[in-house]
Amino acid sequence: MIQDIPGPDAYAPARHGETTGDFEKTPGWLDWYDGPTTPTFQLPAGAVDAHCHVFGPGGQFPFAPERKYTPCDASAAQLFALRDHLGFARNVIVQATCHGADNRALVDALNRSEGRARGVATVRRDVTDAQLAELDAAGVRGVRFNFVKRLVDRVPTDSLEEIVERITPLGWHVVIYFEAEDLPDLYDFFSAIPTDVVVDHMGRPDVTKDPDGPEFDLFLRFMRENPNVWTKVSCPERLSVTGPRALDGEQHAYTDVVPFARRVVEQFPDRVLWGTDWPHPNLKDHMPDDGLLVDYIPQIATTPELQRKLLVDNPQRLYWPEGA
Ligand SMILES: O=C(O)c1cc(C(=O)O)oc(=O)c1
Repeated sequence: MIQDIPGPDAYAPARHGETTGDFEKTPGWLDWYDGPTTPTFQLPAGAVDAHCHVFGPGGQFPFAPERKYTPCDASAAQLFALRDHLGFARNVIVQATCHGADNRALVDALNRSEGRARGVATVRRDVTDAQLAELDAAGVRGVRFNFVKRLVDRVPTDSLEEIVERITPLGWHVVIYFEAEDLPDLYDFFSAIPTDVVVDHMGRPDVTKDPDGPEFDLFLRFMRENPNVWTKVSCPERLSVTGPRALDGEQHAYTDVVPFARRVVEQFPDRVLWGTDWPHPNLKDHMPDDGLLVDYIPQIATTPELQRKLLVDNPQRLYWPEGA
């Protein structure tokens, strides 16, 4: 699974918007934003971008045959340049569905990070103990289960339960990605997971609904009833309907998402994480300026203490418990 990793200089730097190898981007694909602004909001020292991805480069790390989209390349070097530009200290790199359960691009990025990145992998039930040990040594600390139908074919829950049993002894956690409308059906399965569980993008609330209404209330109840559940208050650019977009210097972007994220940060200050979601797969409407996305953070974490927990203390506890 993670053999044949090229050495550090084995490939040329990827160019913006390019897709190398024998691949063509999905029609209408939006490339990540080149030349983001420097954030106005100064991130606290030690801040972690706790949700981002690498794509390929396709010429070195081919996209998976079962993928639902073909992106532009987004290399580890490009990710780390963004990290430094925005002022993050570290990254948590999450296996993107376009790579299926082939974690080579992720592991390569972790190996290049000089300890400044941890990973969340995708594995199948036939993963061997030796492969899990290799992933762990590279810095993987969790597995991702995806329930978003446009991204993956459904994996039966008994196979996911087997994976949970395999990763529990390693001290790993489970990252889950699902749509709000599917939480009622998945609630009991999720509640039975014994490890820490991290929900991607607040379980994708429909922000045209009332943040105090029954749908988001179920998500808040899920977090209240399960003290092992954390969430990423990320992806306002994906959830927003009315904007305004994080473009053209906008300092108060995505105001329709703010009430949702703020409720979560204020009710569960010790179980929230934040990430850019760079390179923002599958956006259809616009590609945000990542500098302005960072400027969104103080709208949802309004005090220095909440900001420090969200950006430094919480990700450190989950991904670098041994200390930085
Ligand atoms: O909403 C998405 O399209 C999306 C896709 C992926 C992925 O393909 O892994 O990851 C995300 O965090 C979000």
